[in-house]
Amino acid sequence: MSNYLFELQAPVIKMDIFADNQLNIFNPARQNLLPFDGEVFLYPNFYQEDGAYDLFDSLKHSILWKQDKMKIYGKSVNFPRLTSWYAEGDKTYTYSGVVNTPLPFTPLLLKIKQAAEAQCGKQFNSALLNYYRDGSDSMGWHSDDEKELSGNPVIASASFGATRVFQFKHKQQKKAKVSVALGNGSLLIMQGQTQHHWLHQVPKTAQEQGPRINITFRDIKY
Ligand SMILES: O=C(O)CCC(=O)C(=O)O
Ligand SMILES: [Fe+2]
Repeated sequence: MSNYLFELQAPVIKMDIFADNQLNIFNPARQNLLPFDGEVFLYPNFYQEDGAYDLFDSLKHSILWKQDKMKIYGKSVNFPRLTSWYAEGDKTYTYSGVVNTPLPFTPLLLKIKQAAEAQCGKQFNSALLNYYRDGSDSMGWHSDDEKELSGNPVIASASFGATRVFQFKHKQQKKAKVSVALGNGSLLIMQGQTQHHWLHQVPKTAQEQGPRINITFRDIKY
């Protein structure tokens, strides 16, 4: 069962607050990564490394990945990643202009969901999965502020496989930026006012980059 052991230890996180002022901060797990207007917590070793790579493989093969398309200036363009949507019940959820009909949770997703719930002290009823095949796959600036989410949603984000950079920028205070590496087996929790005041993204990278799977657990209002 080593796949499902949590490892809560003090991690080292490189954090850039404000464009021209680089800070390296030694960050215990329960330190807020945002300087104001929201709360973000990172558990870099939520899953042990070997177990997390096993989970990457299992998810890669068991999830029904699909290639969504978006309309840009009337043209149909592939999303720069594969996605999948799982939830309790059959309610649809609109994300990036795509109406998603959920699949029922698999036993594996339920296990990961329960682990995230235990960490957050919060129940989730849905999960959006993203598969970044290489460094040219990405997710642009957005907030998870869809109408189906509550005013101050708690969102738990589990990452498996290659490490990717995850960036925040404040909506009003343009210099306020935070950058964090989301490694294999990490759990990031966004809560409080985060989605109101901050955008986040997973930028493309020109560096050689292995595949990565991310799951964001959410609580959708029906
Ligand atoms: O891949 C990630 O770490 C981010 C995913 C994300 O922001 C989302 O699914 O809304
Ligand atoms: Fe997001």
